[in-house]
Amino acid sequence: MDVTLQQVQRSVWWGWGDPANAAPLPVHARRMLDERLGARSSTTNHPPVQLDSIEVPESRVGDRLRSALIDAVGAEHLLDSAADRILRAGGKSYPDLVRVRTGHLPYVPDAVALPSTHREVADVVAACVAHDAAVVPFGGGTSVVAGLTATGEQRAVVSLDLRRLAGLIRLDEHDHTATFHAGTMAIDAETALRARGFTLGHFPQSYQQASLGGFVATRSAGQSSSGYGRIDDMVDGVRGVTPTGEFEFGSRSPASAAGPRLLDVMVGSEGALGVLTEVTLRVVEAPQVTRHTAVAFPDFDSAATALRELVQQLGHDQQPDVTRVSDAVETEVSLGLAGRSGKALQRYLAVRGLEAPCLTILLWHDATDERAKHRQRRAQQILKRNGAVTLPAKIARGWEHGRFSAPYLRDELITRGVFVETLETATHWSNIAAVHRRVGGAIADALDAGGTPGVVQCHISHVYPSGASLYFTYLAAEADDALDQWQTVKTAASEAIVAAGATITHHHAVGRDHRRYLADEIGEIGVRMLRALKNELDPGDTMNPCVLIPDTTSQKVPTSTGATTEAPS
Ligand SMILES: Cc1cc2nc3c(=O)[nH]c(=O)nc-3n(C[C@H](O)[C@H](O)[C@H](O)COP(=O)(O)OP(=O)(O)OC[C@H]3O[C@@H](n4cnc5c(N)ncnc54)[C@H](O)[C@@H]3O)c2cc1C
Repeated sequence: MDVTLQQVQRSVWWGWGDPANAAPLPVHARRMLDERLGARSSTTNHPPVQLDSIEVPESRVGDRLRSALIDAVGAEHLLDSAADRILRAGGKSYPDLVRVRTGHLPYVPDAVALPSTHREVADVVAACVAHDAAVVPFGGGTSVVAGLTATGEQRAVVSLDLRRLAGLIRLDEHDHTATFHAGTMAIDAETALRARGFTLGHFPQSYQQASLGGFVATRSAGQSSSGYGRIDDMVDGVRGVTPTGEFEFGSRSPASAAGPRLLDVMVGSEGALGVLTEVTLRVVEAPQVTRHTAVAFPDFDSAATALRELVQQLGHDQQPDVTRVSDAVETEVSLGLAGRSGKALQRYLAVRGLEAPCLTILLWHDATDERAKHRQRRAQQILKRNGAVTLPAKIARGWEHGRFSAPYLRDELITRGVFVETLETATHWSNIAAVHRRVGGAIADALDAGGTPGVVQCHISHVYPSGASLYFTYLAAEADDALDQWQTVKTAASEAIVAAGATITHHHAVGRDHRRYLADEIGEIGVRMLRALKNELDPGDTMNPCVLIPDTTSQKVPTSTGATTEAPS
C-alpha cells in the first residue's frame, strides 16, 4: 500500500495519530537505549494522565463575544468543553507532549470556533477584534515551535480550527494548478489530486496530520524537496483575512514584476498577520515509477560532498527526488534498532572498510522506468567517486515504507521515560561540517552538563545548489524536570546555530521558540519591517500574538516551557 494515500485518524490528544498504528519497541531496541542512555526504558512508565483529570481554567469568553461567535459559525460549531480546549492547547513538540501528558497546561484556548467558509472566518476574526479577543489559527496542530500557544494572554483566546474549511475548489489540469480550502489535510489533498493523475509532491514527516494552510503558514519542506521543491516553490496564490481587510495575492500569472512579491509576506506568516483561507498550489503529473538506491559512505564529509555534486552537477530535473544522508551516529542507531539485519549490515560494511558508515537513501520518481534508471545511473558515478558502497535497494524501500512512523516511536519513548527531541537548521555547503560539529557538540555538552549524557544524531534531507539542511535528533534519559532539560538543550543548540552563522529554522518555522533569535538573522530593520506589517494588518494584536515577531516592547519572550527569558536587544 502506498503510505502517502493511507488514511489515518486525527491525532489522539496526548500524542500522534492513531496509537493502534504504533509498532511496539522491540526488546533489543530497549536494551540498546538503556545501555546508551542509562535510561530504564523496560521498567519506567510515564503514561498520559486521564483526560478528565486535567483541570482547565474557566473560559474567558463573555456573553457578547460568545453571541458574536455563534452568529459567525453557528452554536454547534463553537466548542468550549475541557476536552475540546485541551486538544487545541498546543502542537506536537516534546514540551507540548510532556505538558499535555502530565496535565500541566499553562495555556488552553477559551473556546474553539470551526468556520466552514471564507466569510465565516472573516466573521470570527471581526468578532474577536470587536470584543478584544485573540485568535490562534489551528490547522493540523502539528507545530513543533510552540506556534499554537498564546501563554500569558490576559484576553480570551479563540482557537480557529480550520478542519471544516476543507476540500479541493478547482484543479486546472491545463495550467497545473490546484486551489484548496486552507484547512484541507495534506493527505486528503493528495488523494484528490492522485485520483486525477496529479501530485503535490509535498511529504513532510508530519504529512498524515498536517494541513495545506499550515504548510504555507510555516514554509514547510517535505521529504521529496530535492525533486519537487519546498512549499514556498509550490505556492501560486493565497486568499485570506486580516483584521483590517481581506487579501488575494498571486494566481494572476506565473510570474510578475509588479513590485515586491506580497504573496511571500503571507507565506511563512504563521497566523500572526491573518488567516489563509484558500491556497493555490502548483501540481505535477504523478510519477508512475520509483527507483530506490541505498549506499553507505565512509564518513559524513564524503557523503555531503556527494550530495553537493549531485545537486550541482546533475541539475534540478536529474537529481534524486528524495535525498537523505544519516551521519555515523544516526546510522549506528538505525542499524541497532533494526536488530539482527542491522548487525549483519554493520559487519558487511566493516569488512568493506567502513567503520563509521553514513547510510544514504535516494529515490527517483519518474514517468517511465527507463528515465528513472537513466538518472539513477548518472548519479551512481558521483556516488562511487566519493567512496559509496552499494547496499540492497530494499533498505531504501524499507525507509520509504516507514517514513511516517517515527512520531509513533517518539510517543513510546516518552512513555518509557526517554527525552527525545529534534531541531533543524540550514547553511551553505562550505559551512556544513562546522555547523554539524558545533551544533551537535553544543547539544551533547548540554546533555552531559545536565547529568544525562545522550545520543546526538543528524541527517541531511533537503539539498540546494548552495547548501543543505541539517536535522538533529537527540535522546537521553528524562531528567526530573523534563521541561527544564528541554529548555537548556534548546537554548544551547539555538545559540550554537546563531554563532555558527546558520539559520535558526530551515522548515519548522519561528513560532515562539525561535523568535528571540530572529533579530540575529534578519537584523533590526527586518524586525521593524515585520512589526510595521503587523501594525498595519493587525493593529490590535489579535492574530496569534505570541509567535514570529520579536516582542520589541517588553524584551521578554515566553518560551515553550512557559518561562520568560530575556530577548536579545
Ligand atoms: C512528528 C513531526 C514531524 C514533522 N516533520 C516536518 C517535516 O518533515 N517538514 C516540515 O516542514 N515540518 C515538519 N513538522 C512541523 C509541522 O508539521 C509543520 O510546521 C506543518 O507545516 C504544520 O502544519 P499544520 O497544519 O499542522 O499547522 P499547525 O500546527 O496547525 O499550525 C502551524 C502554524 O501555522 C498557523 N496556521 C495554521 N493554519 C493556518 C492558516 N490557514 N492560516 C494562517 N495561519 C495558519 C498556526 O497558527 C501556527 O502558527 C513536523 C512536526 C511533527 C510533529
